[in-house]
Amino acid sequence: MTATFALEGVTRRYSVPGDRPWRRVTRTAINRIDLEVPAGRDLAIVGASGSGKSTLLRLLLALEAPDAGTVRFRGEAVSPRSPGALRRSVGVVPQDPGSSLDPRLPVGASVREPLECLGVGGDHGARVAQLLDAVGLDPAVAKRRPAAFSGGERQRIALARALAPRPDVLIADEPFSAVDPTTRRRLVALVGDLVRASGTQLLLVSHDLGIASRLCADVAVLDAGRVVETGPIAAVFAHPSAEATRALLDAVLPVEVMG
Ligand SMILES: Nc1ncnc2c1ncn2[C@@H]1O[C@H](COP(=O)(O)OP(=O)(O)OP(=O)(O)O)[C@@H](O)[C@H]1O
Repeated sequence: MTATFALEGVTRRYSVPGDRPWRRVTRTAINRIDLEVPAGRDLAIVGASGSGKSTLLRLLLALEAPDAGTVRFRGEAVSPRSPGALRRSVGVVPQDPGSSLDPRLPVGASVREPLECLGVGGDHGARVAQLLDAVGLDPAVAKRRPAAFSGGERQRIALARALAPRPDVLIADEPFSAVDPTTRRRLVALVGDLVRASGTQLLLVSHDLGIASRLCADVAVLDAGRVVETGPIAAVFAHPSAEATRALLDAVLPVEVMG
């Protein structure tokens, strides 16, 4: 079966300000990555801050082109100019999804927008109502603007928007970071239920290894722009082979009770 995504020798560099105002230096954000994401396997991408997770997602989404190597979606090379079937097949939940909603638009219109942009047929109003219901909101709230909702509710709306065109793949970049732990727990369960019910493949970037292991079967660990470890998440976390994986696991704080 063709892999959902395949990266072959992918490198992405940025030119950033150097130690003098007139100097620029090259930073390699993604360094010759080879990675296959098999169809139907939910993948967590984890790594320390600055390891290249968000850059990797932008390359997978063909929002940026690699400086070297090839990104394939279902076997077809993709780039910002020719994303192929990618835009139609992949939904995105951005970082801090709640604040990604257009503040001027009623939330129902935000959920409906991708249906219109992608020319999806059917009764859009009914689909919006169904989605709001699926994320635990009363469809009657569709007329309200984002400011009328809590952070957790806005994240639910962003999730409904990403799932509206029934994408085969959902890519989410730290989607749970901007909410309190109780809301986060509920949202994690909701995402798990929704992707399972719809058969959507999830690619998740998360700092939270607990969330990653709850939602994903596989993990890819990034360190300084390289994939240093991949495999089934339970096996990798139980027996990490890379120093970067051990460091991430060691950094998880257990609850300590004073007294
Ligand atoms: N547009 C850009 N211009 C310049 N440098 C960039 C750009 N995007 C990323 N970088 C650099 O590339 C490296 C990887 O960044 P990236 O945001 O992909 O890491 P990350 O793992 O997602 O980090 P975080 O967990 O903090 O979001 C960093 O050194 C970052 O400063």
